[in-house]
Amino acid sequence: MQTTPEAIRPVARPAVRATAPRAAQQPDWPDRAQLRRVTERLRGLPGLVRPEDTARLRDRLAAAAHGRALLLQGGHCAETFGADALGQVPAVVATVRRTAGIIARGAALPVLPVGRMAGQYAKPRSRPTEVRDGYELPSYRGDAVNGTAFTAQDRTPDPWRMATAYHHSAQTLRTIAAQEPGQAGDEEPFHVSHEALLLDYERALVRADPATGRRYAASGHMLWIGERTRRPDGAHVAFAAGVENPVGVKIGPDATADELLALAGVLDPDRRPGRLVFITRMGADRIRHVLPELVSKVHASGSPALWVCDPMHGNTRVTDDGIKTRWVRDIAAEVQAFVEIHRELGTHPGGLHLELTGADVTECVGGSEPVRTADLDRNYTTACDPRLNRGQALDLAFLAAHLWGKGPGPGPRAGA
Ligand SMILES: O=C[C@H](O)[C@H](O)COP(=O)(O)O
Ligand SMILES: C=C(OP(=O)(O)O)C(=O)O
Ligand SMILES: [Mn+2]
Repeated sequence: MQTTPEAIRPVARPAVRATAPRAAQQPDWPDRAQLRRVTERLRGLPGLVRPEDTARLRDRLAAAAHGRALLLQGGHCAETFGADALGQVPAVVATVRRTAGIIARGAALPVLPVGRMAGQYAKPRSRPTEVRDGYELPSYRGDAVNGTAFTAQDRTPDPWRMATAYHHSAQTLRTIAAQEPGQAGDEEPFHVSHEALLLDYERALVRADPATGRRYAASGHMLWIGERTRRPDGAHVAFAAGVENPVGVKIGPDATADELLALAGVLDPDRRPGRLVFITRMGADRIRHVLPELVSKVHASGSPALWVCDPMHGNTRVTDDGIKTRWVRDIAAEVQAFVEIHRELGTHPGGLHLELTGADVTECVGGSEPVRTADLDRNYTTACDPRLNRGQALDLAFLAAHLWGKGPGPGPRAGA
């Protein structure tokens, strides 16, 4: 069901706690003086994205919230500062654009291409430390924090990496801009997004729009809050509540409808379509049990949140050899269930959030040119989670085109 403007009513802002809980998943910066110097430096740098571009994405997402477009977010799990990182940018953009184009044709709707790019340098982790051969070191938390090598030097958080992340983001944005066609006619512009995890970085990059005085996160067009940091009374949600950007929230299978209602109350109190995106990542085995109640309760509350499916993060498994992988079969099953659930409820299945690359990596199992478990170590290069390779991403695009192309089902408000 598409949310009509008439259905959008303001709600009372929830009371803000006097003392917010400590921010989850922050690095243990060893040198606070250096941290202060870096954040001071970041505060003096220009914003990475322009508020008018962020506002434009928000308008396009409002169309999606009304059922007139879809969102496609895609890119690496973790961008890196590696020597070949910038060289990979055009292929990732091309894969996201091609995937969007295939889905758009099947769904007969515009698909907004948004990269997990130009800022995706910080990772939440399941465990604070990693043990190898009896040695324990801090976990890798993204190139904006520490390095992947299993050495004390690399794994010690270094706040100056946040400045490097800023400059890599700027170069990535320049690379994307150089590749973009002229934006005439209906060519959807390419926007960028990342997880707003590192609050020292994000707070230092908030800028007021000189035209309107409104505060924007200038680190990217769209930000999202991860499954591990989405407490409605937590510091990440409080940060996102204070900026105008479109904001996503990852929603795992243990989330409750009350949590989602609380998140909608804090992040989108004025119920403005295009502001809030719930990115559900349930796992193929749990989505049918969990998602319908969440969607119906949130929708019944009058929230115009856009619903997007991340079929990656609920479907991670580890092989007998200890390799983190995902099966294309599970990913496809979660996408199919997502679309079917929304069709049954008469709500709008608003798009996809994928971890993918433009290269021929062997990180996920399956696909029409199948990667087998035995192939995984042939070209397994991710710094964190397993990504779809280009062919697997296109396989999924054709499946999505088919699923979305079936049109609204016989839900209670189909055709509304
Ligand atoms: O990308 C998402 C998370 O950072 C990632 O899935 C965490 O992985 P871990 O469970 O290996 O820490
Ligand atoms: C950390 C991520 O996901 P989630 O918060 O859903 O686990 C991610 O998108 O890389
Ligand atoms: Mn990931």
